[in-house]
This record gives sequence, C-alpha cells and structure tokens, in this order.
Amino acid sequence: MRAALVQLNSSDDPAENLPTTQAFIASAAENGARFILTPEVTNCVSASRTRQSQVLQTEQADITLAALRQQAADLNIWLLIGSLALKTDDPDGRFANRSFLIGPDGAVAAWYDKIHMFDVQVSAKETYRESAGYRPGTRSVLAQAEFGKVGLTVCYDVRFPHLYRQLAQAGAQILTVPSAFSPVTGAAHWGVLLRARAIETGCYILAPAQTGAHHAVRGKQRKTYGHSMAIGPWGDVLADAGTEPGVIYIDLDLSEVSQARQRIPSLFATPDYGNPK
Ligand SMILES: O=C(O)CNC(=O)[C@H](CS)NC(=O)CCC(=O)C(=O)O
Repeated sequence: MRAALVQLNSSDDPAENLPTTQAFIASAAENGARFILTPEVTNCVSASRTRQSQVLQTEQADITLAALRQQAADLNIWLLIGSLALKTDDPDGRFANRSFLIGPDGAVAAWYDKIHMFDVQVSAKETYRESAGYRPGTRSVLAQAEFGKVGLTVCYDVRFPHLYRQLAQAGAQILTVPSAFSPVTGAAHWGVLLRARAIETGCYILAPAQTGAHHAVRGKQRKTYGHSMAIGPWGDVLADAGTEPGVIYIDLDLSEVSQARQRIPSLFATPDYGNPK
C-alpha cells in the first residue's frame, strides 16, 4: 500500500493554505497513494493569538476540514489531516490542536487532540508556550483503517515514549507524528526520536512536517525544520523530504511489523523492576 507525506510551508491564512494542500493531495493520489498525510497545523501557522482568533473556526465551521473530507471522498483515499488549529468552547479561549483520520467515505474515522504541550525554553531567545494558546487533549486514540491500525499522535508527543508503547501494545501498526518542529531541536533530535519510537514499537512511523520560514507578525516569525520522514518498523529511514514543500512516497508492507517484533520481542515484555533503590 502506497502512502504519501505532504510537506507544507503553511502561512497564517487558511484560505490560502487550502488550495496548496489540495493540490499536493491530488498529485499524491494521482501517483497512486492510498493513504495521504499532512502536517501539524495544516490550516494555519501563526505566531499571533490575535491573528489566530481572527482566522480560525470551530470544527463545525472549518473550511479546511469540510473541503478535505470532500476531497478524500472524491479521490477514494484515506487522509490524515495532521492537525487543524480550531476554536473550542474552552473558557480561556484556547484552541484545539486536533488531528483527523478521514476515510474514503469522507467521514471522520477518528480524531485526536494533542496531549503534550510544547512549553519549552529552547534557548535564551527562543521560548514556546503552546499551553497558553491550546487546550491539551486528554485521551490517546487508536483507529482502525482498512489497511491497518493507526495510532494518532502530534509533534512534541514524540518525546513521550510511553504513549507510543501504549498505542503499539494496544495494536497499532502505524503511528502518525505530524509536526511543526523547531529548527534547533529538529536538527538535534527529530530523526533520532522518530527512529527510536519505530525501533521500540516495531511500528511504521509516518511524520509529515511543516518546513521553512512562515508568516512574520511584528518581528515574530515561526520557522520549522521540515524533513518529513517515514521510518520502517526496523528503524530504517525510508524517505526524508528535505526542506522544500512537496510530497514523498513510501510503500508500506505490514508484514514488516510482525517481522521486526519477532526479531526483537521487547514490545510485549512486562518486567517488574520493583522500586529503584
Ligand atoms: O503553534 C501551533 O500553532 C501548533 N503547535 C506547534 O507548532 C507546536 C508548539 S509551538 N510545536 C511543537 O510541538 C514542536 C516540538 C518541537 O520542536 C520539539 O519537541 O523539539
């Protein structure tokens, strides 16, 4: 089964990002992909909460979700919308960072709100406080697609291996990690973290990413690392998108999942370590 990762340089204008995203999805389907994945915050990358309040919509009103559901149905594909930034009923006005798995009928097969918020001081000059703008999710999500079981995660979640182990032990064969990684932490950690999660779980890891310099507001500019990646269950990098927007392809063979787990049976070991002394 052929999968495709769409790498984007989303702006802070959902109406502008939608046709770009649709064009990449159409070309991926044309090239035979039956499962197509887009990055975190496909609809809007912004450094301004004011701007987000102006352009973001609720899930019910969101134009990107409606249009991409229709496109999945038209093309008869499975689609992971890595995430959409959406308005919620949160009393503090925070958005959701919500990932959607869409089936070829155009229906939402599963959705997941990013659990781990990127509240990090990368350096003296670079701080992120995702939890100020987004309400974290509270539940992990495993979905049944026609080609296999998919565990949904987002970006900074990749640093929390227990989530991946739980999803894999529950039956996941493919784990999705749509991202908008920072350039500094991306260069240091991105590929290694993705490979580690694949090796530990014996799952395919599919990680479509945002890339490049995004729209600047009053001197504040988001930049992202790119390098959308697909990792095989043995930990091998199957594809790396580099830093330009575009589409990369991989052919998935889920028998590789059981083969990797037969070779290294660590996933289902349940040692009792007692308490550290
Ligand atoms: O801001 C939005 O609109 C959507 N959220 C994101 O892009 C988030 C928070 S800034 N990015 C990450 O989680 C990067 C993680 C990362 O770079 C790392 O773990 O090193």
